[in-house]
Order: sequence, then C-alpha cells, then structure tokens
Amino acid sequence: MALPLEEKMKYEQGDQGRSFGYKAAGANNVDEYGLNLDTVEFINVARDDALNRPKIIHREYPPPTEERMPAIKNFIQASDAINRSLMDIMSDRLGIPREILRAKHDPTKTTPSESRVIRNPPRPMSPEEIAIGSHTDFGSLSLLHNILGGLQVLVPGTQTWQYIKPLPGHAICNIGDSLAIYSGGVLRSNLHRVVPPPGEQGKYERWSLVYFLRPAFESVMEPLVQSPLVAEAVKKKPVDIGNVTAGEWFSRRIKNQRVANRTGPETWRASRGTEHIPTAA
Ligand SMILES: O=C(O)CCC(=O)C(=O)O
Ligand SMILES: [Fe+2]
Repeated sequence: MALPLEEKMKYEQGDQGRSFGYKAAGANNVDEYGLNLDTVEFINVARDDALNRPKIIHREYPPPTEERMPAIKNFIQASDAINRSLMDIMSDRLGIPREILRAKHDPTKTTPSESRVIRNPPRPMSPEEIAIGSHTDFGSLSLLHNILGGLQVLVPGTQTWQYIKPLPGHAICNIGDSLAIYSGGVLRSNLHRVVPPPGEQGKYERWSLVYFLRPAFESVMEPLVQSPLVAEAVKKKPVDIGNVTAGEWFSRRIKNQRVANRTGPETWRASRGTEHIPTAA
C-alpha cells in the first residue's frame, strides 16, 4: 500500500468482473444513487496464486505483495482450514452430507477464494461518509480481522445499523451468499458496511484483513435439497436464481459495483446479492 498509486494501478483488478489484484479508493459505488464512492483501497490475493507460487495461476501482484507470499500463503491456509471446519459443523446442523458442501468447495479446482487487506485513510471529520457500501459477501464464509471499529451490520428484520466492536483475540465470521443459497435461505447472508471508526478512533488509519472462502468457479449455486431441512425451507420459499455458477455470480456482482461500469441506479441493483434494502446504503 505504501507504493505510489501509479505503481499499484499496474495491478488493478479491472472492470471485467474479476477481483484479484489492487482496487483503488473510489473505484466502487456505495449506493444506487452514485453520489458517493468508496474510500478504501485493497489488495486481493487469490488462494490459487498464493498456494501455487512460483506458478502464476491468475495474475501477478505488486512486488511487496509477491515478496510476502509465504506469509500470505500461511494466512490463507490457516483461515481456509478454520472456515472448512465451520462449514462441516454447519453441514451437520443443516443435515447436508458433509461431502456435498465439500465438493462445492473442492480445493483442487480453481476458485474465487481470496485474501484481502483493506486500508481506509484517517477520516476524523466524516462520520457520515461510507467507506464500503452496504453489501453481502459473495462466497460461503469470510473470516475477518479488524482492530478499529467501523464495521456495521443490519440484522435481518431491523432498520438500524449496529457497530460490531472488535474484540482482542477474536475474529468475525460472516456467512455469504453461496451458503445462504446452499442452505435454501435457512442461513442468511448478512448486510454489512464500513463507516469511519467512531469518535477518537476516526483519526487513525483503519486496516482490516479478510479471507473469503468461496465455492469453485464452476460450482452451481443451488439449494442442497438432499437435506430435509433445506428441502422444506425451499418448498415454503423457493430460491429462484436460475442455473448460475459461483463464478458467474461473483463476476456479476463485482462488475456492477465498479463505478466505470455504472449506467444508472440499475447497475447498483445488478450488483446486489441475496439481500438488498435500497434505503440501507
Ligand atoms: O473492513 C471490514 O471490517 C469489513 C470488510 C468487508 O466487509 C469486505 O471486505 O467484504
Ligand atoms: Fe463484506
């Protein structure tokens, strides 16, 4: 992140619906009106790249990132293992045979899974400014570490954003769209956003670190009705997303949040996941 912007821009993720690489501040919309833009910059490293270096599976990253690839690989492997254990527990609780959800996340297939380091500059005077707009995560489970406040969630059925207070020694785990769909909506992909850290914390730079476990690109996103619980939920409230793969789902969402692709409010709407409340930007 300390490199000059023009150096980092050589590794920009682009407007084509891929997220690996650098994303500059202001590249994404934060609401459907297009009045404000995001204030964070981040670097996403593909699990496939980190685990297979020196081979390049998807792309190259800025030299300081490439130099730190052994540490990034450790972080991804440890986070991936934790997320997979949690997913097995969720399979058991939902009555989905573990093998089915594991196959959706087959570690030998290429995947949009990635790590992300996020930097938001100090924002002491901007309590209302949105750093990352309201969204659900794309994949199955996100394991998130932050030190300063600023992350907020909108609990389903409520109207007020609530801060998630970072606790030392704890990580935050988010369920994303693919688990919501696999579980037939029994699990919810929660809307969240990032605003400047509250009070005195606003004068500091905010950093966060995430690992997103996502299904393989080719995995079809569908309710896993082998589970009676999921089958019952879908009977009551069908999940109607068509025959879409995880790769197509992510690509649509990423592409339509880019300001360069915006044609009007419909672009933001097309970037939405399993939950969307227009007034909760
Ligand atoms: O920085 C945070 O606390 C949350 C980041 C986030 O929601 C994301 O990158 O998807
Ligand atoms: Fe998120």
